[in-house]
Amino acid sequence: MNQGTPEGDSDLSQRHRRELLRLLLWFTVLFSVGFIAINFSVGKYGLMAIEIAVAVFAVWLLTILPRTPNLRRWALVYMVTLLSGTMFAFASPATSITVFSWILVMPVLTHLLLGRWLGGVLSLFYLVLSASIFCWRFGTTQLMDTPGSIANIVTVTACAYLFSHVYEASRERAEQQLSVMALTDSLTGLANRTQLEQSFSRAVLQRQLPLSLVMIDLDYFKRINDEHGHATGDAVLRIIAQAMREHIRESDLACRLGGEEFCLLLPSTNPQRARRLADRLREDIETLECRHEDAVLKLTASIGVATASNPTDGLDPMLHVADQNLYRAKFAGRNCVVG
Ligand SMILES: Nc1nc2c(ncn2[C@@H]2O[C@H](COP(=O)(O)OP(=O)(O)OP(=O)(O)O)[C@@H](O)[C@H]2O)c(=O)[nH]1
Repeated sequence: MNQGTPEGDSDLSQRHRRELLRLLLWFTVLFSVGFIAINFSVGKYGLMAIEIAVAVFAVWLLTILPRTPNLRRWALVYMVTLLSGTMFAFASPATSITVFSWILVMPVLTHLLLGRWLGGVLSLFYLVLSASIFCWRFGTTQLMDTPGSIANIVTVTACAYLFSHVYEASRERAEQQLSVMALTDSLTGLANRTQLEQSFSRAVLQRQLPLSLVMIDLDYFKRINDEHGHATGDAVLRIIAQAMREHIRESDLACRLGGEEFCLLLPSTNPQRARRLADRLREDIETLECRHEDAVLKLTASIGVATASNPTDGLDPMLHVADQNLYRAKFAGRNCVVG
């Protein structure tokens, strides 16, 4: 099951970028108000109208920011507006050479807001544009005759770009590793309960109904631990996890709830189909050949199935029904499916 947001970023990244965009929008509003006052006092009404439009846009974006699912799209619109405005300021004969120091902030903001690829490409484009404007405005001045100054500007800008890119790349990697660790069972590599809850909520939200849940519990697993050791028990759990993976579709989720208890989340699956799958999995487990030293371990599993056509009360009631059916299967002699 896909774990990211519709835009590809993780939930964590989205939260991080939303916060930064919020801060930038507040800065934009404050700066715009200041410039509106300045332009009004010097009678530059055209510029004042542009500043008013920018301020209104920033305030509107602030109101939709907490709930928009299109964060990246709006962050891109904001950055293009901001950077284009900056280019306009660079090109204006009224601005001094010091305004070009804003170049250093461009790669930092674009990478943090848009990620390493989109942010990298966008800042590269505007850096080249800034360099062209700089050459056009100051190409014939004395400054261009001092190679040391130009080398300083180019080196510092390249460092700002490179460090932002490397920082964002490693932040994205670290975040990905953390979210994998937080959502995965380390022994089997299956999803853990937190991921099950997330996938369940997503399936309900996307109306992938009816939704089925298959709960699997190995029979007499304690004996395997007692007779062959904990390491063999662990190996058996990994084999069961692999068997589960082989029975599910891309849209399903295989999960370890804890101990020797597993679960399959099957979106858009009716009770008959869920039961057929559970039966096939049970037969598969029965025929598995787990070898330990000279012995061949025989495994069986008891399975409980639950299906809901509109599970508005959340995951717990469904888990409860599947659990009750699982215990009926245990009570009925094990190695069977109930539900
Ligand atoms: N190897 C290993 N054993 C575990 C792990 N987690 C739980 N167990 C063991 O799983 C066993 C579960 O035992 P029981 O709950 O009695 O279940 P059972 O023996 O399968 O009996 P029934 O479910 O009634 O058929 C216990 O011995 C736990 O110590 C684990 O991560 N690795």
